[in-house]
Amino acid sequence: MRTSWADSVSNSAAEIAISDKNSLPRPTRSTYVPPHLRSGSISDLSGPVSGTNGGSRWTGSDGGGTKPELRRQGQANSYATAGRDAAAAGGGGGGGRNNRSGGWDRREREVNPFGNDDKIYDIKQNFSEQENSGINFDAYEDIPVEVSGENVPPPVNTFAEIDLGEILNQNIRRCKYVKPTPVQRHAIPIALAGKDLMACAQTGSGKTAAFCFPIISGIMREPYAQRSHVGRTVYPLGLILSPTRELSCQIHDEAKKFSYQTGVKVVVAYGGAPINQQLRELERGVDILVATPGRLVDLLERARVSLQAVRYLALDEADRMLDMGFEPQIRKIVEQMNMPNRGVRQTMLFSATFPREIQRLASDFLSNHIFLAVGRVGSSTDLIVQRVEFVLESDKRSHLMDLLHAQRENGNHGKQALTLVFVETKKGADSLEHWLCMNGFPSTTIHGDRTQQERELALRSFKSGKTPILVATDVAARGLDIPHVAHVVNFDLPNDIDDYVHRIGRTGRAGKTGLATAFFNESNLSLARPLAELMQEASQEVPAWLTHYASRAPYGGSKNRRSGGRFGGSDFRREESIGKNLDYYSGGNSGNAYEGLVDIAGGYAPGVTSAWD
Ligand SMILES: Nc1ncnc2c1ncn2[C@@H]1O[C@H](COP(=O)(O)OP(=O)(O)OP(=O)(O)O)[C@@H](O)[C@H]1O
Repeated sequence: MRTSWADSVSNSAAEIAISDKNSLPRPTRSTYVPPHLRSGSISDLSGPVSGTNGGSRWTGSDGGGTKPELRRQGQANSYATAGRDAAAAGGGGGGGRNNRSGGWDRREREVNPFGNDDKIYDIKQNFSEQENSGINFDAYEDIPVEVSGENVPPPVNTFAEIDLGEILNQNIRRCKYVKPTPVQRHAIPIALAGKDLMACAQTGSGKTAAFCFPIISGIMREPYAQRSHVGRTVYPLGLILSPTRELSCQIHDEAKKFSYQTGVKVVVAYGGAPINQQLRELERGVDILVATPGRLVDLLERARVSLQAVRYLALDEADRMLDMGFEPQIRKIVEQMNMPNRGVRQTMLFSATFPREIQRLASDFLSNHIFLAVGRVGSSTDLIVQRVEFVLESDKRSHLMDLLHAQRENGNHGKQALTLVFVETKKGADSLEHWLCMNGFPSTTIHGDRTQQERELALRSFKSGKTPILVATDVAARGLDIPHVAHVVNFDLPNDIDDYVHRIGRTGRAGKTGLATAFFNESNLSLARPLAELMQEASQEVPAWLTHYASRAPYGGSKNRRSGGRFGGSDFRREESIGKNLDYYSGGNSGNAYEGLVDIAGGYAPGVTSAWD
C-alpha cells in the first residue's frame, strides 16, 4: 500500500471544502453535552456519583469507594451536532471549571491561542499559504508504512474523513493543516477506535497532533459525571507526559490551539517553575494534564492530582521516557498511583526512535496494542542534508567559526540563519557560547544548569533571531519544534545514534529542508557504523574515511535497533509472533517489510539524564 501525506492535495482540498459546506456526516441523535455547557452540580464528588453510562458509581480517590468504571472509547458517539450548537451557545468562551460554583464558569474567557492570526482559512488560501511558507507535501510521498496488531482500522486520506467534530476541525483549519501527515492518517483512526498504540514516525512529521486530536475528541464525548474534582484534588481524563519542560510547554501550547472553544481544558505542570501558579491553574479545572514526570509525582504526592479518572495516557518521546533515566518514575506514575489499568485506560506511545529493548519494556504499559511505523524505525528524514566532517578536538572551534561565517555570507542580507549547536556538557555549552559571543556571533545556551526562566528566555531569544545561535545539550534534542532552524551542528556527537536522529530532527521539519553537520573524530568511533548506515539509508553522501572507520569499528552507538534493509522490521512482537494473530500490512517501496531483518546488537546504554527533567 502506498502512503503519502500529499497525494492529491488538491482533491483533498476540494473534499474538505465540500464537507465543510455540507458539514460533517452527523448522527441523527445528539447525546453529547459539551463541557462548557455542563453546569450540573456534579463537580463535588463528596458522595457517590452516577455515571451517565450504564450506572457506574464511584467516589473520589480519597473517599474510598470503587474506581470509576472506565469505558474504552471508540464507539461512534454523536457529538458533532451538539458541538456546533455548543459553539453557538457558548459564543466561543469554552470557559474553565469553577470550583466555587461546582460547574463550568462561562464568564471566564478563554484566551484565543491563535491571537491576531485567528482566521479560519478557506482551503484554497490555506493551501497556497502553506506552499508559500515552504511546506513541501511531496516530500512525504512514498514513505513506507508498517502496521501490525489486531483489527487495524484503515487509514484516512483527509481530515474530513475522520469524525473529530466541527469545532476541532475548525481549529485544524486555523492551524492551517490541509492534509493529515502520514502518521496522522494512520494513528488517528487507530486511536479513535480506542486501541492502544505504539507509533514511530520521523522527526517533524506531526506526531503531536496525532495523539492530541483523539484525546481531545474522546474527552469531548465523555459523560460529564467523570469530569470532576474532590476538594482540592483534580482528576484529569487525559495525561500527556514528556521528558523536558520545554517540550511539555510546547505540547500544552499546541493542545490549547487544538482544543480552543471545545471546552476541553488543558493545563501544564513542569519543574523549575513556581508550583503555586500551577496549582491555581489546576484548581480551575483540568481535562488534559501535560506534565514532566518529576513535577507530576510531586503533585500526586501532595494529593492535588489524582490519576484515578485517566482514560487517555500518551507518552511523547516514549523511548526516552522508558529508558533507564525515567523508567522507574514512569512505572511509579502508571502502576502505583491509582491510574486505571492498561486495557481500561487507552495508552499511546510516540517517538521517532523505538529500540527493540524499549519496545519490549513498553509492552508492560500497553494492552493488545497496534504497532505503527511510518518510515523505518529510527531513520532520519530525507529532508535533512547530512554532512559529516573529520575535525580534531582542538580544531572544532575554528571549524565552527568557518561554517558560521560562510552561512552569514550566504544568508539573507548577511543575516545569520538559526543554528543549533549541540555539545556534550553544560560547561562546554557555556564556554562555547561565551567564545562565540566574544567573536561576534550573538549566541545563547540551554542546558540543565540554567534556571527555567533562563532556559525559556534563551529559547525565545533564539526563536526571535535575536541570538541566532543556540548552544545546547541534549535537553533540546527532542521534540522542540522551532520554526526556521536552518542548520544543526553536532559539535560533539552523541554516543547513541538515536540521539543523533533526534538532534538533527530539529531542522527539516514539516516538509521543509534543513542541513545537519557533524564533527567526527576518533573519540566517536563507536558511532561510525550506525552513522554511516543511517546516512546511506537517507541517501546521503558518506565520506570514504567514514566508511573505512565503520568497517573497522565494533557495532556501537545503538540500543539494539538496527534492522537490515531500506525498511526493516520493527515491531518486536513479530519476531516473537508465532501463535499470535497479528494483522500486518506494509506499504511504500519495499516488498516484504521484514526482508533482510538482522538483529545486530543487544542491550542499550544508560540514558544521559543529567540535562533532563
Ligand atoms: N497536518 C499537518 N499539516 C501541516 N503541518 C503540520 C501538520 N501536522 C503537524 N504539522 C506541523 O508540523 C510540525 C512538526 O510537528 P510535530 O512537532 O508534532 O512533529 P513530531 O513528529 O512530534 O516531531 P519530533 O519527533 O521532533 O517530536 C509542527 O510545526 C506542526 O504544526
